[in-house]
Amino acid sequence: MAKQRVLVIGLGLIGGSLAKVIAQSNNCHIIGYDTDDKTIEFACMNGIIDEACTSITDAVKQVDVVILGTPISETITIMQQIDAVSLDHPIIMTDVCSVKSSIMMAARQLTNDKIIFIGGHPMAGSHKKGIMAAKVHLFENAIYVLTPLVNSTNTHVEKLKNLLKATKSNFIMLNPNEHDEMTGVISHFPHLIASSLVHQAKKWEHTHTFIPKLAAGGFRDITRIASSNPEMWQDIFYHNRNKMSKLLGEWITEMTELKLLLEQNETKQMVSYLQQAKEYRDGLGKEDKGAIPSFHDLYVDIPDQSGAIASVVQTLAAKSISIKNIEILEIRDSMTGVLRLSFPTETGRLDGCRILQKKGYDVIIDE
Ligand SMILES: NC(=O)C1=CN([C@@H]2O[C@H](COP(=O)(O)OP(=O)(O)OC[C@H]3O[C@@H](n4cnc5c(N)ncnc54)[C@H](O)[C@@H]3O)[C@@H](O)[C@H]2O)C=CC1
Ligand SMILES: O=C(O)C(=O)Cc1ccc(O)cc1
Repeated sequence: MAKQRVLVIGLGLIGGSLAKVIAQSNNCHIIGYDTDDKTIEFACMNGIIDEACTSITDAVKQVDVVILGTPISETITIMQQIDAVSLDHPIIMTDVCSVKSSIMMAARQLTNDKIIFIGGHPMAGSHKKGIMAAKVHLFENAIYVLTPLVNSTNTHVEKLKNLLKATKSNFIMLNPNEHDEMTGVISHFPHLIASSLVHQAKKWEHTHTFIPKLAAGGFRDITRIASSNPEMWQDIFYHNRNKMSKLLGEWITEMTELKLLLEQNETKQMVSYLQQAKEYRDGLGKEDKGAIPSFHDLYVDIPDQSGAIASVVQTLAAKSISIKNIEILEIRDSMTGVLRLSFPTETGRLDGCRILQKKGYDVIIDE
């Protein structure tokens, strides 16, 4: 059977990761296009693509599938560019953008009947950008949303899913509006708030120069996403601005109510507010990995001495227990620090806990 030919346009974090997965798992010929020369050079040198092209309009005629791994605004322009190409066979075209309504609106305006457009959003990522951060395992167990256009049949959707099967993500179909509302709530809006919390701390640093040194634990956790790519998030906010504006309005109302609870010393109501949030948060991600990864965490006390972290990792590796993530929390000179270990499964976490405790480590396991 002839190799399936795939064109990936935009080989950054997401496009590069998809190209890597497809290259490793399918019998495909991958053509790559990116406006950044260094990205193309890296993709060729590392076998992420089989061939680079310099013209999208020529390359699109030679492929079966096109994956658009570009920012939202660029993606819409490229879709229009491909729409004008005269094709002699049908192609499946998909994107990876974080907002779906504006992409699907552009898709509905395509006039080329050879283009079968299936919107896509792999809901996993990182604060990094660019091909150097691309990873084969990025989408494992993540939700991968598909928003097919009416002209795509089940066969087309299955063909795309099959190409992306090795991502090991969980495919779900959503309509663009519900997608944007949900991602607005759990991804886009939290990003705005995280950035605003960082701004607040920065302003207070004028009064208390010691603030950055105190910014540990909770502040770092809640503002982690503020370290992501600003241009990408501006693009996301812009394309989801109606939903974001509505969420911001609701947030302001809720903050005004909270302010009253505080000022009027409504202690019982405040406990109840916090308790309800805790219960909902504790129940999240118990079963699946959604946008909030359901990693299974352990906290291990470690002394601040060379080799301490390596010895924790080696202890687990010797028993073939894999770790998904590792983070050092609050390690200061000559003090015990805490290592947060994230395991991919609950069994891994419990086994890891038992083995480390047996070795004499002080381990805290959250219920
Ligand atoms: N970063 C993340 O965590 C996630 C991002 N997304 C979506 O993925 C898309 C890409 O984001 P990332 O991969 O993070 O960005 P990135 O910045 O890592 O990659 C974008 C790539 O597109 C290239 N590019 C830009 N304009 C182009 C054009 N006109 N033609 C060809 N190439 C062009 C850039 O040179 C870069 O290599 C965005 O639409 C974003 O909403 C989706 C899920 C997660
Ligand atoms: O939202 C987040 O929390 C992330 O850390 C990664 C991410 C960013 C953008 C997306 O469209 C999907 C996932």
